[in-house]
Parts: sequence; C-alpha cells; structure tokens
Amino acid sequence: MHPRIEDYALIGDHQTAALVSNRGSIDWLCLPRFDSAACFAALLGTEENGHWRIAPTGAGTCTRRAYRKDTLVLDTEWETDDRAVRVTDLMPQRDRAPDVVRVVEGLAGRVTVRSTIRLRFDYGSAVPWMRRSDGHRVAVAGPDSVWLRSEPEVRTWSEDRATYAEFTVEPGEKVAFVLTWHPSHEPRPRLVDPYESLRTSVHDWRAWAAHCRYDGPYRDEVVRSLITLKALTYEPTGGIVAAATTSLPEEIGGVRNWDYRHCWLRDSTLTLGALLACGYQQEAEAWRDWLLRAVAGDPADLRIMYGLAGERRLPEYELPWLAGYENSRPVRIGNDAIQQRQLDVYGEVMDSLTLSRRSGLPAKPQMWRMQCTLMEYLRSVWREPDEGLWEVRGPRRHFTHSKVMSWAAADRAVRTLEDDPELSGDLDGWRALRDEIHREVCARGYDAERNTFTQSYGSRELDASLLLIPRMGFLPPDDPRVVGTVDAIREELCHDGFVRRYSADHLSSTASVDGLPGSEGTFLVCSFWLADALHLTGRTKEARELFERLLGLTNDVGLLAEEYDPVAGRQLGNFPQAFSHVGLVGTALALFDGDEAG
Ligand SMILES: OC[C@H]1O[C@H](O[C@H]2O[C@H](CO)[C@@H](O)[C@H](O)[C@H]2O)[C@H](O)[C@@H](O)[C@@H]1O
Repeated sequence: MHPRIEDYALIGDHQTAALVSNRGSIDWLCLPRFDSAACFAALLGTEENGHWRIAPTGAGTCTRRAYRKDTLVLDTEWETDDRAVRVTDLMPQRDRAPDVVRVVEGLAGRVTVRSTIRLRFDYGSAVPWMRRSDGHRVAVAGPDSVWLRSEPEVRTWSEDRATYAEFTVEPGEKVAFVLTWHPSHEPRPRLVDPYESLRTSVHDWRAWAAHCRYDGPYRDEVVRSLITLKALTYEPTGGIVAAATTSLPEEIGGVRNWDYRHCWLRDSTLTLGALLACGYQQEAEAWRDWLLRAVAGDPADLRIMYGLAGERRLPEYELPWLAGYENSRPVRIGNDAIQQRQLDVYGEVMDSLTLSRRSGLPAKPQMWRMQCTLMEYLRSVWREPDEGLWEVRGPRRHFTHSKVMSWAAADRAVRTLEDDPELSGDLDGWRALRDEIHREVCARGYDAERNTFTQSYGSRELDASLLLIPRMGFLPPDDPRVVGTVDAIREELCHDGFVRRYSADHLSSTASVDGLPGSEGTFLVCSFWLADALHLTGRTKEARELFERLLGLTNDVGLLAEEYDPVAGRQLGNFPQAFSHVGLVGTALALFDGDEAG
C-alpha cells in the first residue's frame, strides 16, 4: 500500500529536498535542484520508479520518528522487545555536489538491516548502468551520475535492477551511507565525511533556529514551520518554492495535480512576511533581491511565478509512464498558470516591499523605480478580469480579492510616499486610484442582501480569500460587512470547522467554479486565515480553538500539505507546502505575539 502523504518527512540541503517515508524509504528526490528530474519517483508511481529503503529486514513502518530538535535531521527508529535500530537521514549543506547521508546505528540487540536502492533517472524512466569504482557503486544515465558508498564498506550486490546491501549492527555500531549526485561527464565527486556532516548539520540548523525571535506558546511548531520554509528556499538565488513536490493530488484519484516546485510571487511574499516577522532578515533580503531580478523589465511582462533562478518559461507537460500518487493522474511537470493574469500579485509585491522597508531592510535604488512602474501598469489593467489567486482554469472574472489587492497596491504606494519624503511619485493619482477601487469593490463585490462580500462581481459564490479583507486594511475588522463576510464563510465554506477555498456545491460537476472536474479538500492556509479573522473580529477564544485543531493536523514531524480531507482524515496536495506553514506561523504570531483582541 502507498504511504499516506503525511507518512513522509522532509530532508533537504537548501537546493533540493527528499521525502522519506515512515518505512525508511526515500521515495522522492530531484537532483540537483528542486525542479530537476527525480531520481527517486516512487512517490508518484511504484518502487520501480526509484526509491531507497533502509530498514531492518522484515520490518514495516517505524515505531518512532522525529527530527532532532530545531534541525532538519531526521531519526527513524524500529524497536522490538529486545532489538532497536535507528536510521538518521540528512542532506548536508552543499559544497559542490548534493549528498544524501544515511547513518544506521544499532541501539539494542543485534539487528540485521537491509538497504535496497533502485535508481531511476528522469522521473523514474531511465534505468542507469551500474559499475564499481574506488569502493563506490556508480550509476550513470545520460547527464546524471550517482555515486554510492558506505563507511565502513559493506557488501553490495545487484539483482533485478536494484542494488542491495545487508549487514548487522549491535549497540553503538554504525554504518553510514553516502549518495552523491554528479554530472556524469565530470570526474568523481569529492568525498564527504558522513559523521562530520551530521555534526555540522545539527549545529548549523540549531544556530539558525536560535535566531527565531518568537518566544510564545507552540514555539516548537512555529520553529518547525520556519525550518520548513527555509528548506523550501533555493539558497543560490533566494527563490522560494511553493512545495517540494509535483502532482500530489488535491483529490485522491483525481486530476488536480500540479507542479509546485516553482516560485510564486504570492506564496513567496507571504513566506517573506513570516520569516521577517520572526527575525530572519537575511532570507528576506535574499528573496527581495531575487524578486528585483525576476521582475526586471517591462511590467506588462510580470509573471505570477518564476523558476528558481527567475526563469520565465515553465511549460506544462505530463509524464504518462508514472501512475500517479494512488493513481491520481496526470503527473504534471511545469505549470501553465505562469501564463495567467492574477492581479492580486501587484498588491502582494507592493505590500511585501513596504514591509521590508519598515523592517529596516536596506532599500535598493531600483526598488522604488520598479514599484512606480508596476503601479503605472496596474492603473491601466486593474479594471480587467483575471484568473484570481486560485488560478482558475475557467473564464476570467472580476475577482473581488484581486480588486482588494489592487487597492492594497495603491494603498502601499501612497503610504510609502507619505512615510518617505525623499521618494517621489504620483501621490494624488494613487490616492484617487485607491479611492476609486475601494468604491467599486464596495459597490460591486458586496452583496447587501446577504451582508457578505462575494467571490466575484455580481456572483453569489463566496471565497475564503475574502477573509483577508481586514488583514489588508481594506476595511476595519469591526465593519459589519467584514463581520458578515466572516460569518457567511463560516456558514457556507466550512467543513468540520476547516475552510474550503470556494463553494463545494459545484465541485462534483464539470462546470465547477474553477473550471476543473472533481473535488478537493479543505484548504489549510484558508483555515488559518479564518482563525486570524476570528481573532481580529474579537472572537479570540474560537480563533485559538481553531488554531489548536489545525496544529492537530500536522503529521508526526510537524509538516502540513496544502489541503486536508476531513472525511478521510488525511492530508492532500503537494507536501510540505509553504502556504500552509506560513499560515501556521502567521496565526501563532497574531494570537500570541501581537495585540490581544477579545
Ligand atoms: O486550483 C487550480 C490551480 O492550483 C494550483 O494553484 C494553487 O497553488 C499555488 C501555489 O501554492 C497557489 O499560489 C494558488 O493560489 C493555488 O490555487 C496550480 O498551481 C495551478 O496551476 C492550478 O490552476
């Protein structure tokens, strides 16, 4: 049986990441970058598509699993009455080549351990040639090579397109495996010392986590989320991926399977906010600089997402040879949403740059110039319909959230000018724009009969993004229209207390709100937004209860996917997802680190 999404834990080296199941199997690993082809793709197919399992012979799921405190170093243990063994997994900070280190350590009795590795390059499709060289097993296919060795060396053999090793450990005995990726045309990679890597990783992560300035309740959960956000950041450029995976389904067996290994302006600006609020200025600055490079050029060419280094083309295609996670097909690479118009992005970019200024990040001269150009462009397009923040694949609409965020862009432009007399810009024009958008949203995006804002102009649909209205400052939290909207969303979009993005009524028909067949779960970041809105509107007790229930959805190692299915009681969608962890950090800060409301 396929592990559930929440059966996985993440390890990474700030350039890519792997998913390790609670059976001790690495089922997902893209090398050398997050968005490279996977060499282990069992996550989206079968073991034949590549995996690496280390576990006691005959054992199934582990008996205990945890990250070492404040690190991304994972311990997985199997314990029986008289025997116990631990596998410690990590990806060391990169020198040149990416490495995976797996240290097996005997804890009690004499345990026989088996390593089974099936390397399959190009997303599980290419079976490499294997050879031996200098104590390594070397796998080569096309541009990729992987070098595998152990310390001390254990006997390995190949059979049925897999490489095996079997050995025993007694208490205190260790065997460390190192897998290193390398371009196949280059000479052998430099050796890393697995034990030294383990020590350094633990030290570096703890030093990083110690900078977290949040010291309130649930600090461990907040730090775990921050570590996850850091692990989703591509260090060479500062770009932040939305999640470590592609095509984990929003509906088991369905078609809502997308590639999240790219940098969305929306997801990353929110991530930046969470990191900044917790004191991580360096990461925020790196992302701000990534943004300035990525959006450079004609504002009409602004993309809603980019590749890790700011690439502007992410063509979407399918991998027919992969069966998909629990048969959820197609498996998609790339993302056509890059072609969409999503007006909210202007508001998010302006908001995050305002935040970065206020947090004291040194401003760059080209920053304000770029903001003025974006504003001029937004002034010419804000009246147009768009695909909205949920990236609907149906017809464009006048999404209320997109207009609210256009208002936010104008508002942040005005406020930046008011704050800094040294900057120049069209203050009167932007004030007028801000007022005009506000008037229009209140007139066309609000249903007076039901006392709620609506998903798009003239529609009766609701949308969870409207929970952000008070947070963006569009209306005060005690405005009856805000309270009415929060209540209507609770009434219509909640399932078991968790929030759907939009109405579920049409989700089973092909004429769904988002133009896609099938259904989906409750959306975790929206559920955190509900907790924020409840807190802002004075219902802090309910906000805390919801927050605690949401914490209860994290898996055994504190990770969240994009969605949750309250009926099946399992996580859905790409994993771990930055959006969900940003939500967790934001709500913790709002509830326990800010002004107490109610
Ligand atoms: O629901 C259809 C869309 O789903 C994906 O978008 C979602 O993920 C993005 C990244 O986290 C997020 O920014 C967006 O708000 C979400 O709706 C997918 O990437 C799209 O291609 C797809 O149309």
